[in-house]
Amino acid sequence: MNTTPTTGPLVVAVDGPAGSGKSSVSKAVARRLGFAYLDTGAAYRAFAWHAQHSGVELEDQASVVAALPTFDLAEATDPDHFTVRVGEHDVTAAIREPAVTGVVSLVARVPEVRAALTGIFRRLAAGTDKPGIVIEGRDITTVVAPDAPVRVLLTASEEVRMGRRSAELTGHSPEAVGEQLKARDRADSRVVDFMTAADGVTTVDSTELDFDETVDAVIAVIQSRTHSLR
Ligand SMILES: Nc1ncnc2c1ncn2[C@@H]1O[C@H](COP(=O)(O)OP(=O)(O)O)[C@@H](O)[C@H]1O
Ligand SMILES: Nc1ccn([C@@H]2O[C@H](COP(=O)(O)OP(=O)(O)O)[C@@H](O)[C@H]2O)c(=O)n1
Repeated sequence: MNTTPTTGPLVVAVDGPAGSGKSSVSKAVARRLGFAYLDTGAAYRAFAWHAQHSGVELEDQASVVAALPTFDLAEATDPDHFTVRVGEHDVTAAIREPAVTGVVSLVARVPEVRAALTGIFRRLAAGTDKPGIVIEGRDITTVVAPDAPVRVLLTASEEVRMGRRSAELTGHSPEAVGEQLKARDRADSRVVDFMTAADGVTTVDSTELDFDETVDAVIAVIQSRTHSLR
């Protein structure tokens, strides 16, 4: 009989509002540590894309739920080669379009959608062959991986977050980008609380930090948490 305990990958859970740096910082942290990286927002965006292309009435929760059985998601967990596919479609770029960003909160509020995607995230995390995985989103520290040894809430002031996002989206006015971001955060925070750190979650506020300093700060949290586990 094999009595060797099976230990899964070290899970680093990262939550935070839009534009706080979750995706870019988590990806860089995963790269530095040789970990896998899971962008859960990309999966919600991919499901919103799928629902839109399935003729779903997005305001109608039952109609949204009916699109779940045909949602065939393939999301890479390699921080250097990030791709998202739905069936035979590569949606890596399409899911960042305003058409998807504008409706993703409507599908993300549906409990059956959240339960189905949470199951997918846990399977993807358990399936990695890397020593760890950085999972980022809105409810990772509280719902998807509440027992993760490292849990971080990444924040930044609203002004800074809006500035970072509008710098990325050239061709869109900073005011419009800011309004959309605020409206999405408002809608999302009715479903999960990602503005305050749950018990045991370490806050990293990047308002005054540049990108590399933020990556260093998250790695410092991982180091201190994993040392205290030894
Ligand atoms: N500490 C930081 N300082 C400056 N820019 C940052 C910092 N963290 C992230 N960024 C930039 O802000 C933008 C938004 O970050 P992103 O990772 O997409 O946020 P989120 O995934 O939380 O929405 C990106 O262009 C990213 O490179
Ligand atoms: N764990 C998660 C991750 C994302 N989401 C939803 O997915 C959307 C897109 O997430 P994202 O992380 O790509 O958003 P950004 O913060 O990167 O703009 C959010 O606005 C939420 O509606 C969620 O509900 N739960």
